[in-house]
Amino acid sequence: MTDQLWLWLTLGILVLAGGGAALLAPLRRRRGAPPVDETGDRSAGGTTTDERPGGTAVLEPEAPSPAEAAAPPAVERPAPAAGRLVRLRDRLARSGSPLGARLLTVLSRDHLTEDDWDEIEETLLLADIGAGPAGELLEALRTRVRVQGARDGASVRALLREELIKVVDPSLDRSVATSRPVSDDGTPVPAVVLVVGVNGTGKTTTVGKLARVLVAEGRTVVLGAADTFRAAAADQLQTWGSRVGVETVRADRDGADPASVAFDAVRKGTADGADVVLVDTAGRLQNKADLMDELGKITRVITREAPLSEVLLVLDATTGQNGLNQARVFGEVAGVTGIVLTKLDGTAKGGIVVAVQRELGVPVKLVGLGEGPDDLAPFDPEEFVDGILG
Ligand SMILES: Nc1nc2c(ncn2[C@@H]2O[C@H](COP(=O)(O)OP(=O)(O)OP(=O)(O)O)[C@@H](O)[C@H]2O)c(=O)[nH]1
Repeated sequence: MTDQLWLWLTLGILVLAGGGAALLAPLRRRRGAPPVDETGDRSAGGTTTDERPGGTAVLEPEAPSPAEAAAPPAVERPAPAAGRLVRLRDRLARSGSPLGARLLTVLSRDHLTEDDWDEIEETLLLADIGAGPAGELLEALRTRVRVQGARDGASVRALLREELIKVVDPSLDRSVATSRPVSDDGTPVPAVVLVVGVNGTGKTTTVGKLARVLVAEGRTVVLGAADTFRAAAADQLQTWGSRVGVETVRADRDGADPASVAFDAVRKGTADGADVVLVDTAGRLQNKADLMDELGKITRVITREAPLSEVLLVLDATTGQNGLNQARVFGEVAGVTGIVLTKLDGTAKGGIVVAVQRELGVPVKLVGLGEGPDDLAPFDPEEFVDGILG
């Protein structure tokens, strides 16, 4: 064989081998292998390929390095809470015809008859606003409509907006007290916020969401899992806390004394120089005397270490009048200073805001607008009324 023939044969083999590799490459990728880069390395895909005899490719997850395995989960940076109430409009639009829209429909009629005014009153009562505030609002609207005469859509909306804001009461202080107070002996202590309410209203979720709001404001927080009754509550709270780098003080066994957990949480908050300690409690029915006594004990024990800055009563907005009965009893036992109205996204009855404030003489300070981690909004009467007017 001549040299030239050998050269041609060698070249042919090389071309065939290269072409085969080129043909195999997409096939390998289809089996899941990350593409090979120009340097010959696998791109970071978290998997390695084990090419078995017989052509099967088995994908195995790359074992994490010891450093990766030990790394704590990334701490989230929650969004600031200001302006969140604007979401109410969207949420209400999904939950049926909101109170404001129904009122606007009737008020926009040309000549309002007694039947129309009855319909307005009925709408207000059905929205759980309460008889007293409904009567006041009706009177104010009748007077203004009479004085104003002809009304176009925009002016009807404007007058309803003004009167609704008045009845929600913009003069109330709705800030949550979270500035560090000073104890009797002059040492600064954390602001302690106790969260109470009946079962399933959203206490633990609210504590978790509130911790996020405070972290977003740059405050340091300790959580106290004094719901020792529901086994999963402490885990639930700890998960909320760990997502934003906040520690949770919890009992080492189910059914432990909740007052002692609350006390330990406040102690830890003081020792750590934390700004705020948020204490979650077990749900209890307002007519269960022993559980209500237990709540009294929790408040007494906490105040041995630091004054209570806030006692927030969590009410489910969808429970209507029943929520008012709860509010009354909790107000007497635990000295409620603010209301958190949860699940406002799930009801067209926004009137409960007005009723509960009147009943208790305590402002709604926060509202729950959904199950998402940042679905807790500071309550603002104007934004609220804009939300229900749609
Ligand atoms: N749609 C909606 N769901 C909410 C809201 N707040 C809480 N929830 C849901 O309500 C349910 C009960 O919430 P939890 O926080 O466990 O209630 P809890 O009061 O701590 O319950 P107990 O410890 O049993 O008394 C959960 O499914 C929450 O996701 C809200 O604002 N909107």
